[in-house]
Amino acid sequence: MPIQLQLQQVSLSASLGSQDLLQDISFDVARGDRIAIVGPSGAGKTSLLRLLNRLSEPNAGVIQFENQDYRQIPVLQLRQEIVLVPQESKLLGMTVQDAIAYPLVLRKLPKQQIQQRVSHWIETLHVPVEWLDRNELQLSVGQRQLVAIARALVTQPKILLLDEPTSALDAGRTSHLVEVLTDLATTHQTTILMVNHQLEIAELFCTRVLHFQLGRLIQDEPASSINWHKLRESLIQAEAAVVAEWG
Ligand SMILES: Nc1ncnc2c1ncn2[C@@H]1O[C@H](COP(=O)(O)OP(=O)(O)OP(=O)(O)O)[C@@H](O)[C@H]1O
Repeated sequence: MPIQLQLQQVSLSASLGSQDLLQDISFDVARGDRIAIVGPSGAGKTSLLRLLNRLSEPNAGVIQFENQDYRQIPVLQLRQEIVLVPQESKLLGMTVQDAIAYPLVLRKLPKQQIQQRVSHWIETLHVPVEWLDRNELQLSVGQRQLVAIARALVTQPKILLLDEPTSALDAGRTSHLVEVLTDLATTHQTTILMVNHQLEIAELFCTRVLHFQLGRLIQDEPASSINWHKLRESLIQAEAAVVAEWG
């Protein structure tokens, strides 16, 4: 598969300080890759997704999407192709149904096409019809997470960036979501980068692991060659060090 996204020696500094959130990061992503981004708290995982969605700008290095420098792609166009589902999503005062349709309304798609796509993803993700008229105050955190994922998927992005999408989902919904995402990547070659603290989800889902610590990419390996036990131990140790440092 040709390279779809490429980072070359990318660094990101905090806006108000000299602290490097990401340091000298280089990796390639091919179309249809399913990438698990792992690492202890504060390792830079969310910072990476924000960078890829152009919510922040690198202070060094180059990012290319489909062989074009990120800086030359209009930001709104880029965000139509590369969609981020953050850890906490808002429905902006809309009902579930309207919130899922909203990105397509913004793109001025014909009403019938909007309805078709929304219905398709509501069914595929098993969003119950009784949620459709609720607003975000009437949804649990996990329910909001699922709605946010549906709202991203209706747009048919080329790259989907998911920040801990299963952190508040129950086991049944988590395994269904993993099936849906795997199918999307294999059938439609949608590229998926998923931050996840649950290594068993990463193990089920991904074709590749990017392991971050203290803003550095310390491991970039195909899932087939990962020693999951060793990775788990290393993450537990790194988390313990973070907890000790935070007191
Ligand atoms: N805008 C900012 N200004 C200063 N520091 C920041 C900013 N955003 C994040 N940080 C710091 O950068 C580091 C990386 O944060 P990030 O949210 O990317 O970590 P993470 O790996 O996603 O963590 P978690 O697993 O807890 O979500 C942390 O130490 C965080 O406190």
